[in-house]
Amino acid sequence: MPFETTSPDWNAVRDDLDAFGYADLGRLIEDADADRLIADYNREDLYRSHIQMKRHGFGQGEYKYFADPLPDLIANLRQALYPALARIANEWEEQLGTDRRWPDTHAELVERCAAAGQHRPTPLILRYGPGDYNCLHQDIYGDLTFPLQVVILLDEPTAFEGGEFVLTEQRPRMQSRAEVVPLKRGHGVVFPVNERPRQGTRGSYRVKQRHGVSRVRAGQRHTLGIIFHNAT
Ligand SMILES: O=C(O)CCC(=O)C(=O)O
Ligand SMILES: [Fe+2]
Repeated sequence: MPFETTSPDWNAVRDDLDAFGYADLGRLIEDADADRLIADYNREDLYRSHIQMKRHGFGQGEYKYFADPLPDLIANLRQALYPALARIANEWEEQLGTDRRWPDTHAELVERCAAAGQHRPTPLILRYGPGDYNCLHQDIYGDLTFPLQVVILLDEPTAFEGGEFVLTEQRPRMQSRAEVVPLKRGHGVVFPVNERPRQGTRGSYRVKQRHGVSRVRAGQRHTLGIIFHNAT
């Protein structure tokens, strides 16, 4: 897997997450694998559900949740990325003074999810065409919410216009701030599912984050979303 040979600089990841609310993880999948994921979008056997975003008021466009057993590529990425992200998540818990700690391996997180009634896999593939967009949201699927998630762009950025990945952060009693995050084909970006700590003058406080996608003006855009907790 290319990820193992180009392992991210996790200190830089942690610093970028703290400063900007996201971090580039570098290339996580090869172009041929991205092509395969897109080509397999119409294979019904790979997915457990198919969501039309408009029907739910989530935006416009569609996505599919992968079924168990997850394709190896996705299961491997979830397992390979998790331990370093869990270390960051645990540093955040310490910074916020909670007594929650995340387990060292993804297998243990999956066990904890199951104990909390969260059995269904959450990795998903999203497809957007002209006019489609994804409203600002948080991917919470139960009480157990692992605080970081990853998105991977599957197309070349030149395959579409618009369709910017947008993050907003809301600090207590302040107006929201937006970041437009550049995505590269096959690269992963990590960001908080719902909040992250920020160091203030009197200790740390929680910043609320949301993410979404601006309207695609032309072309087609596909992404792979990797969420680490399972869903109820
Ligand atoms: O399509 C995108 O860039 C965002 C996908 C998303 O919302 C997610 O992966 O959770
Ligand atoms: Fe999302």
